[in-house]
Amino acid sequence: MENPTPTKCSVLIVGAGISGITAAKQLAENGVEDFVIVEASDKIGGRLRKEDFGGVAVELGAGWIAGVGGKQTNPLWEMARQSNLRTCFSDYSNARFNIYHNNGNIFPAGVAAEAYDKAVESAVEKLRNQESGETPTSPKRPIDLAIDFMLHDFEMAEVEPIPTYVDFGDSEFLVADERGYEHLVYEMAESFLSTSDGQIMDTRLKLNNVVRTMEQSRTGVVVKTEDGNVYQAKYAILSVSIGVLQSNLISFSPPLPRWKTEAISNIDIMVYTKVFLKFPHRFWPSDADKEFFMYAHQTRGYYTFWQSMENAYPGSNILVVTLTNEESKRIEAQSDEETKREAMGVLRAMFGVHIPEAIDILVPRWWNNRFQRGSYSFYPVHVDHHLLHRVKAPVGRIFFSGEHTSDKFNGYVHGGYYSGMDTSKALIEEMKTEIARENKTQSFLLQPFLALTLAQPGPVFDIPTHLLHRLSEAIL
Ligand SMILES: Cc1cc2nc3c(=O)[nH]c(=O)nc-3n(C[C@H](O)[C@H](O)[C@H](O)COP(=O)(O)OP(=O)(O)OC[C@H]3O[C@@H](n4cnc5c(N)ncnc54)[C@H](O)[C@@H]3O)c2cc1C
Repeated sequence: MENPTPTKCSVLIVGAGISGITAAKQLAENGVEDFVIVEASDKIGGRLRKEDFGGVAVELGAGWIAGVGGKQTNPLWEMARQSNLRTCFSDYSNARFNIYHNNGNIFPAGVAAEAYDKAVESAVEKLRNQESGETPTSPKRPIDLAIDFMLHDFEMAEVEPIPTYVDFGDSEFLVADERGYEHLVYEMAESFLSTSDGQIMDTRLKLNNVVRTMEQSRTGVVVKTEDGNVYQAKYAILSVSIGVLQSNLISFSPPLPRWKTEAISNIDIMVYTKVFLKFPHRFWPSDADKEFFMYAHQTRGYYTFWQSMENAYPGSNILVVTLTNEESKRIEAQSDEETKREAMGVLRAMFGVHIPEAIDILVPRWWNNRFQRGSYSFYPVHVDHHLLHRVKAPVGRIFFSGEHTSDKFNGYVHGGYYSGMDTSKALIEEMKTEIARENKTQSFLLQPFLALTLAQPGPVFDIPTHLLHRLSEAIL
C-alpha cells in the first residue's frame, strides 16, 4: 500500500540477517533506539533459514557452526550453547574413504588416500602458481575430480590457513534443532525488540519491504521501497548480500563512486545448494564413518558430495547432496522433478537399481532469489586488503555491513555477526563526531546569545531546557 508520509528515524538498517540484527542490537545497547529495520522477505534471519521437510527441520542456508574447539570461542558457538541449540559433531574428512565408482564399488582406501595426497599437493602448487601467474593443471580422473570438489567447493579448508579454524579451532558442528539455526537470530532480536505472545511486534521492524532506492544528501538518506514506503534517516546501514549489491535491485542517488562499484564487482560469489531427498526407508549405510560419501563422475561437481541425515535425525530417511556454482545454476533452472531424476540416476549407480524412489525433494534457489543472488562471498586466497577495505568503507551516510565486509571471517555466519558489530561501532563513532561538530558550530554561532540569556535573572526567550543544557555543555 502506498504510504507517502516518510517514517523518520536516526538509523535505517536494510536487511534483517545476522549482520543487520547484530548492528541494531549494538545501536540499542548504546542508546540509539531510534532505528528502523527494513527487510525484504517475510521473516528475519536471511541466510539462516530452516524449513520443515520430511518431518524434520532442515537448513536451507548455513548448517554448520564452523570453528569450534580452539583457544578462542566462536561467538556463534557461545550463543548456541546458551540457547541449548542441538548440534552434532561433523567429520567429513571420512568422505574421502567413501568414494563410489559408477559401478557401485567403493574405491580402495589406498587408492583414495593416494588421490587425496595428490590433490592436496596440487592445491599447494595451485597456490604457488597463483603467486607466480602460471596456469595450474586440472584434475582429469573422476576420483580426482571428486576430491578436488571436496577440497575446494565443499570444505575450502584443507590447504589454506583459514582464520576461522586458526582462531576458533578446527571442529565443525551441524545444527540439528527443530528451532533451526535462525533461532539464534530470533533470540538476539527478541532481546531488544518488543514481543507479544512470543512474536516480534516492534514497529521498528518492517518485513516485506523491498528497498529499491537510496538517495543521500549532506544531511541524510531517503530510502524508498517497492510498494511506495518512504523512510528518512540520518544514516543507513546496508547489510544486503554482495550478490544484491552486484545486481540492480537497489539504485543509489548520487550513484556510488567508481572505487566502490569496482570493488563490489570484483568479489566472487559462491553458489552452494543443498538438495534434500526424502525416502520411504534407508538403503545407505548408517555407520557414523559413512555419514558423508562421494560419487566419482566424469563431470566435476555432478551430484558429488552426499550426506546422510541419520546422524542428525535418526530415522528421518533423508539424504542431502551438495551442488555448487554452475551445477547449482543449472539445477535451479530446471524442474525439481528433473533434478530428482538426475539424483536418482546417481544413487542407483552407487546403490543399485532396486533402491526406492525419493518421495519428496527440496531444492533451494539461492542464485535466483533476488534478495540473495548467491550463497556467500568468496575472496581469493591472498585477499587484497585494499579491496576488502573498499567493499566495507562507508559512502557518505551509507555504512556497508554483511559477511562480505568481514575481513577475517567472510563467508561465515560469525563473519556476518562480527560485521554487524564493526559497522555499528563505526557508525556510533561517526554520530558522536557529528554531534561534536554540530555543537561546535552552534556554540560558535550562539555564544554571544547564550551569554546574554544566562546573564538574565529570568527567561528572556522560551528555550527548551534540554537545548539550553546541550548548548552550555558545548560551550563549557
Ligand atoms: C546454502 C548456504 C550454506 C551456508 N553454509 C554455512 C555454514 O555451514 N556455516 C557458516 O558459518 N556459514 C554458512 N553460510 C554463510 C552464512 O549463511 C552467511 O555468511 C550469513 O548468514 C550472512 O549473514 P548477513 O547478515 O551478512 O546476510 P543475510 O543473511 O543475507 O542478510 C541480508 C538480508 O537483507 C535482505 N535484503 C536483501 N535485499 C534487500 C532489499 N532490497 N531490501 C530489504 N532487505 C533486503 C535479505 O532478505 C536478507 O534477509 C551458508 C550460506 C548459504 C546460502
